[in-house]
Amino acid sequence: MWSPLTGISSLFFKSHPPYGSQEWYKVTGRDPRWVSVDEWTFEQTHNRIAIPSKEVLAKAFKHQEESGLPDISVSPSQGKYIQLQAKITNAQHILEVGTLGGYSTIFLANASPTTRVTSIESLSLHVQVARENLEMAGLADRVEVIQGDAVAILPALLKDIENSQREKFDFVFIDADKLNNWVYFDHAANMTRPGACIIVDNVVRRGAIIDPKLIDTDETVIKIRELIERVGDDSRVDSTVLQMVGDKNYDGMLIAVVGR
Ligand SMILES: C[S@@+](CC[C@H](N)C(=O)[O-])C[C@H]1O[C@@H](n2cnc3c(N)ncnc32)[C@H](O)[C@@H]1O
Repeated sequence: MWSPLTGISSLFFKSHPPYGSQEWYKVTGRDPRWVSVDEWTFEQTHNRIAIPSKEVLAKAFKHQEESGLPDISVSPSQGKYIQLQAKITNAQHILEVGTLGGYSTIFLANASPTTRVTSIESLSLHVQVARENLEMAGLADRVEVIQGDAVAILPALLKDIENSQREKFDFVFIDADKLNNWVYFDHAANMTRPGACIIVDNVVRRGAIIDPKLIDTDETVIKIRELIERVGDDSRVDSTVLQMVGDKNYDGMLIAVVGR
């Protein structure tokens, strides 16, 4: 079953019970209230004049799904949240690390009619789907999807900025592999103007980051804790972590502002 409003689908959960069934909630660990609140509030707040349209979002999600991409993009409400943060910072130049099929990119590129996004993605199928989705959304001329490993690409982008061949970024969304989060954040802080915003997704992981059984043994948890500790010690930024529940279960984002 696929919801045309949010693009949420049960197809990803091929071995799981139908989306929204009692069994589905049990298997995925979601609370039905979180999902229903997400769906209802997004329907109310993302109104007829809001961009991207619900039709564009649904098409983008469906294309990702039919192309076999995993269901790991931001939820509609989270996409809108990062878009609003980009609007608050009047972001004209946005960097995204981890494109997948371009679902979050579509939100970010619509922060304003002149916003440009540079998005890095390592997998060629994901890059292809993202480019098709961005074309469908009318954003192909304002989004550059760079294929490759962000660990290698970010230093090259930094060099471009230092050589005045590229503008500093106003907003960065980090949503790729979790083991290199600090590398991405460190570069982001050097590639942004004062007042810029840096957001890192998935830093709470259902509370795993404070689970005594995981904090010394789970590589992802260790790296996320390291990220939060290092960002906390970093004199370039001020920051907080915001816990979130919703269609994407219980997780959270780290939000930092450059220049204390
Ligand atoms: C969670 S998904 C991104 C979701 C997307 N931001 C959205 O919300 O629609 C993470 C993506 O990062 C990509 N990725 C993982 N490691 C990467 C790396 N080292 N460099 C570039 N991309 C990477 C994965 O292939 C995947 O497509």
